[in-house]
Amino acid sequence: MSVKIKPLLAGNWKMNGLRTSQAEFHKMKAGLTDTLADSANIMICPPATLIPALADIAAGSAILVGGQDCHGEKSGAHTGDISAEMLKDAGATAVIVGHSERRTDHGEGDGVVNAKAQAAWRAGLVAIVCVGETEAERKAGQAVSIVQGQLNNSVPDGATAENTVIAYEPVWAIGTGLTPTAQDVEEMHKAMRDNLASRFSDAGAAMRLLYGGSVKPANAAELMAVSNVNGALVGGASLKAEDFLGILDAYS
Ligand SMILES: O=C(CO)COP(=O)(O)O
Repeated sequence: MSVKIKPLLAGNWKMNGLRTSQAEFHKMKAGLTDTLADSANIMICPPATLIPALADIAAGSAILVGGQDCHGEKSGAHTGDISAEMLKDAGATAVIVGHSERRTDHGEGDGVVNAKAQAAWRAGLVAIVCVGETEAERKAGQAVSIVQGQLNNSVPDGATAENTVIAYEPVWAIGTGLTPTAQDVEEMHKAMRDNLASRFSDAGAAMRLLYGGSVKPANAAELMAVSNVNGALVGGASLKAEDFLGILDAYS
């Protein structure tokens, strides 16, 4: 079954951005024409410190604001952590969970990611669940099976097209300027679609599958045209309004 899916273009600012970065966000908002806003949903996931300010600026516009990570619990003795409820309270509508930088830097496995996705739903946030293979896994011919395992274990039962977005981010393509071929992306996204459709039926067929990893204005049109690619999760190129809006042009 093929379903018409409105793409999501999400920017992940990672650990970048001070209060002065609000100026760049103002530029994004100003550059967002109605045509662009009609063609895709647009989101920026800034560091948590900037969520309230960016949510205030975004109010009344088509831009959504998301978090980059959350704890599985609602509240409690977890120094330095932020709950999904806190993100929601700060103005977020979604949260990224299981980004490879969290999996690597903080040792988060699929079980933790699964709990975080459920925490996102509990707070009324969309969970953007990240999956992706390392370079060694791809070279060993295991890319598809690794990603299938991550999907099976990181995406909780109860996922719907409304509460969950999947982001395929090959670890070796993040921040490197390298991207898989369109054919490799197509193969992976087809495998993910089949997996999700078989587990969640119509919901799996309609769930947004983003590609992430060195998406730039120059390669966005080619990557976004691949079948079963329903948007992008963009790191470096989401920090500048000109680049981010340039990627959006791929949809207009
Ligand atoms: O990790 C990413 C987004 O979450 C991708 O980062 P880059 O676009 O900088 O490669």
